[in-house]
Amino acid sequence: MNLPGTFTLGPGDGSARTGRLTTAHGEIETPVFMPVGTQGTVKSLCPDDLRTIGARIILGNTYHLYLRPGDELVAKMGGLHRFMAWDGPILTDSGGFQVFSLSGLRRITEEGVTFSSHIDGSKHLFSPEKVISIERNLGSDIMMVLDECVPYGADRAYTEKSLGLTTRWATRCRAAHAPLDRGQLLFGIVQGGFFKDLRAESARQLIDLAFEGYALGGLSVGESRAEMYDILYDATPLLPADKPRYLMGVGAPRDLLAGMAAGIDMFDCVLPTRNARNGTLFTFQGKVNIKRAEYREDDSPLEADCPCYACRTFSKAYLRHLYVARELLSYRLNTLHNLTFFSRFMAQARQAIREGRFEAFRTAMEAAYPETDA
Ligand SMILES: CC1(C)O[C@@H]2[C@@H](CO[C@@]3(CNc4nc5cc6c(=O)[nH]c(N)nc6cc5[nH]4)OC(C)(C)O[C@@H]23)O1
Ligand SMILES: [Zn+2]
Repeated sequence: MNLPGTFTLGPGDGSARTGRLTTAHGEIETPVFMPVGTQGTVKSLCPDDLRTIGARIILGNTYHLYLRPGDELVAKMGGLHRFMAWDGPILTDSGGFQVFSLSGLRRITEEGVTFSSHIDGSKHLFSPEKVISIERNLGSDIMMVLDECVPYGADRAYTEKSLGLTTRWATRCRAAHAPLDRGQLLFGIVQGGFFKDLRAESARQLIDLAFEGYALGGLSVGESRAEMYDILYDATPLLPADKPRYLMGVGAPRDLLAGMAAGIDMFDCVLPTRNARNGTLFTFQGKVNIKRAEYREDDSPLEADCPCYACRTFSKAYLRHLYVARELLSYRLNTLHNLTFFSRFMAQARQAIREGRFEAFRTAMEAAYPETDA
């Protein structure tokens, strides 16, 4: 068994690559999509479901788990793996982004970010040291540094100033967590907004800190697809080729394809789980809006060759009925299907890369997911 942090590259196709990342809770084949389990659960699914649908690594959120139930409590319960009975790899985002996107009244200083809880308005400080302490308490296999996700539209001066702070915070995170301590990996997060030279500067500064992996932050924050891709293609090659590359918060099938083509190894997005709630289902033939009247008497499965419980057991008519009736089972079945699709999509992408036919796979999938449809 390799040491946690070992990242071995497999066959590639152009800039797209396959790989294998070793964590303290098992190996992950890349490229990989990580289902989001913000509060220690991938909404409506049990750990057995996650294994059945082929999920390998899931995401938790430092911000949410710190506020509720508390990282000290989770530690007392044996850590997040034992608490949620998930024995596979877990990545925790640092909370930087969630503070910016969720909490009110926040202030950024050299020390860290102070914010008021979106739950009860109580005041908190996230310093780099505090965030690392929380992630160590949670026991996540991959910890993200505390960073400032620069708001979309920030000017150059603000972006440049912010990236310096993000690097100083990353330095403090690295100092607070020695490489591979307790088998927990630490990833840096490249910022720099939509300025290519600032992205390069951020990447250069973080590479000097020798993280076990590198993420592109500050994307999927409201920019156009063209703006995201422009940075994606320019900044990804700047990240060390021998370390995992993680595109945060992405994304729709079309964006996963673009990310893989650029050389990204890891993705996360709320899309499959969030869309399960609004009846948008993903299939290899494109999106299906299950609430449409056309499915009212459709006795066929959502996707004939999908191995998920929803497709093996129920008709579109029933899935539509559950959605329209706002039944709880609707969310669970839709989530099982959507995450099974994302898992199969990534498995087919990995195979296409291994066999040197990724561009053909991308073209076929983009036909099912046209620009407007993501
Ligand atoms: C795509 C989709 C469906 O995902 C939804 C919604 C809006 O975008 C998302 C996803 N985008 C996203 N960008 C990120 C950037 C950072 C970052 O710079 N630093 C750190 N530490 N974590 C990050 C996490 C990120 N998530 O962000 C929230 C607000 C979490 O909801 C998600 O549209
Ligand atoms: Zn299915």
